[in-house]
Amino acid sequence: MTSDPSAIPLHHAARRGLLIVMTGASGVGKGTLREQWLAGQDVFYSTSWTTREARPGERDGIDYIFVTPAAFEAKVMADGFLEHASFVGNSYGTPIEPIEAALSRGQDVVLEIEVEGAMQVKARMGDEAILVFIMPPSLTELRRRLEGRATETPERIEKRLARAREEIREAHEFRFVVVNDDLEKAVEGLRAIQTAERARQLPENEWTPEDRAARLRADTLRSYALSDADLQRVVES
Ligand SMILES: Nc1ncnc2c1ncn2[C@@H]1O[C@H](COP(=O)(O)OP(=O)(O)OP(=O)(O)O)[C@@H](O)[C@H]1O
Ligand SMILES: Nc1nc2c(ncn2[C@@H]2O[C@H](COP(=O)(O)O)[C@@H](O)[C@H]2O)c(=O)[nH]1
Repeated sequence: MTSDPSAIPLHHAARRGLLIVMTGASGVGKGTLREQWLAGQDVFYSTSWTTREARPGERDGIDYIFVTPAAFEAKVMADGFLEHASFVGNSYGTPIEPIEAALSRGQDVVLEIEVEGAMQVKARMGDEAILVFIMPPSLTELRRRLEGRATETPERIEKRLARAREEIREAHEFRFVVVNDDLEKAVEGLRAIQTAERARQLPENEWTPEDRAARLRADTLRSYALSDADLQRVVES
């Protein structure tokens, strides 16, 4: 991954980059999927601002830009975020400037954010935002992942799970839903979505056989197939 425009192949220069927004409950595996999916790709991954404390091993400027509540608020007042939200006691936001610059130079952009922020991107960017909801196989498995990651206190895990129940009920608001059960299969789904959405920028007679296969695969991941009852089953399982 790089934000160096000189590294962009020439054939990308004419098109606008894709804006792909990964959202879903905390602990569902967004970061894990993103690392595998984007490895070796020339994609701009947006580093968020947050007011939360850095976890051991997290690097300022790489994992997050860690700021004080006052600095965060000043950025909000200056209209410096594409979206921002409060999540279980802390603020998180996507700085707008680097996103617009990357899209304009034809580089795909990936955001990894919680659901309220993703809804703001949907409202602000309309169809340009390709929204992908990452779904856990069950709430029990989500709890297991949060506990296994061991980054939160038991109390914070409960708060994140409570928020997850609400977030999962909103999954049909997003264009695609990828279930993160088998990691490889979920990564393959994300690759298909990216290829299919790139193909959408071209006339159909220019699609390659890979583009056509990706379009068919991506169609199987559209969220409209999900009913409220399907979502309720995940929340209750
Ligand atoms: N498909 C999977 N099967 C089993 N475990 C997984 C899978 N995907 C991710 N995990 C594990 O789940 C835990 C949470 O993953 P990760 O940190 O990527 O979630 P996240 O959605 O990015 O969380 P947050 O939103 O809080 O940053 C990690 O320990 C990770 O190794
Ligand atoms: N709305 C936004 N949500 C964000 C952003 N950056 C990260 N996040 C999400 O917050 C929760 C909690 O993150 P954690 O690192 O404390 O576990 C998680 O769902 C992230 O995806 C952002 O810029 N905006």
